[in-house]
Amino acid sequence: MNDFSHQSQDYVLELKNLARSFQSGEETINVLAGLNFGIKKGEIVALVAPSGTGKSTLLHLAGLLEAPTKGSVIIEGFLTDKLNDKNRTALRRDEIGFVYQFHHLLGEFTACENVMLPQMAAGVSRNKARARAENLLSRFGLKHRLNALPGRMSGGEQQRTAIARALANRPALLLADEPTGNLDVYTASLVFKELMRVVREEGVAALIATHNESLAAAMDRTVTLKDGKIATI
Ligand SMILES: Nc1ncnc2c1ncn2[C@@H]1O[C@H](COP(=O)(O)OP(=O)(O)OP(=O)(O)O)[C@@H](O)[C@H]1O
Repeated sequence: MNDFSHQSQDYVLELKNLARSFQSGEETINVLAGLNFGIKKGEIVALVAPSGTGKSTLLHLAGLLEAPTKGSVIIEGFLTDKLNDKNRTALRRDEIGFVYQFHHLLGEFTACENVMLPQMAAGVSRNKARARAENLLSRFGLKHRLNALPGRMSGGEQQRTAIARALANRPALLLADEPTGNLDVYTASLVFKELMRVVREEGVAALIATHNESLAAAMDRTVTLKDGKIATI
């Protein structure tokens, strides 16, 4: 992957002239229109913008889940549009953790196994993966729930497990789309505090979309989307 390395090594994520449009019948909707943005190592950024302005689209592009119409996504110095599928998949698996509003845990696996699986997919031994999973889940207050199946866990426990899973491979970048949006206000605030604590302990950079301004205020800075571009609040 070295062939595609890029010079700005301070940045975990760089988005350059990023555009994404969708076709709706005759009409072209330009959701992102030449957006430029960067996140430095360990920085935690809140993305707060009205519904439909492109937050999820931006997170999907940054997470290499979709390709932009134009522009570049640079992760840890790697210009991802030049990567082949195999290297792009490896970069996504090793460097990016994704948390969704709904946990998407695998129901037939325990909490511990759900956190082990991405590590084993990355070639980590079962013993090391288990030790990392137990460590992370304990830091989310789930030491007593290691062997619980997702269907037997509370919403807050499920979401803590999903966050632990996203951090399992020690990504450089965590992307989260309304990570506590499906929880009641009290649980959301507890889970969010734990997320912030562990993310800071791990030194992970994060871009977290939220509608909750008090959660946003706990992050390092807040940005919004305006006319398909990043604006500062
Ligand atoms: N696959 C798609 N095909 C067509 N239009 C799409 C597609 N994905 C997103 N859009 C449109 O792009 C715009 C931005 O959607 P997006 O989901 O990124 O917004 P959002 O800011 O995350 O909204 P919310 O806060 O409601 O989740 C919307 O108008 C949406 O309808």
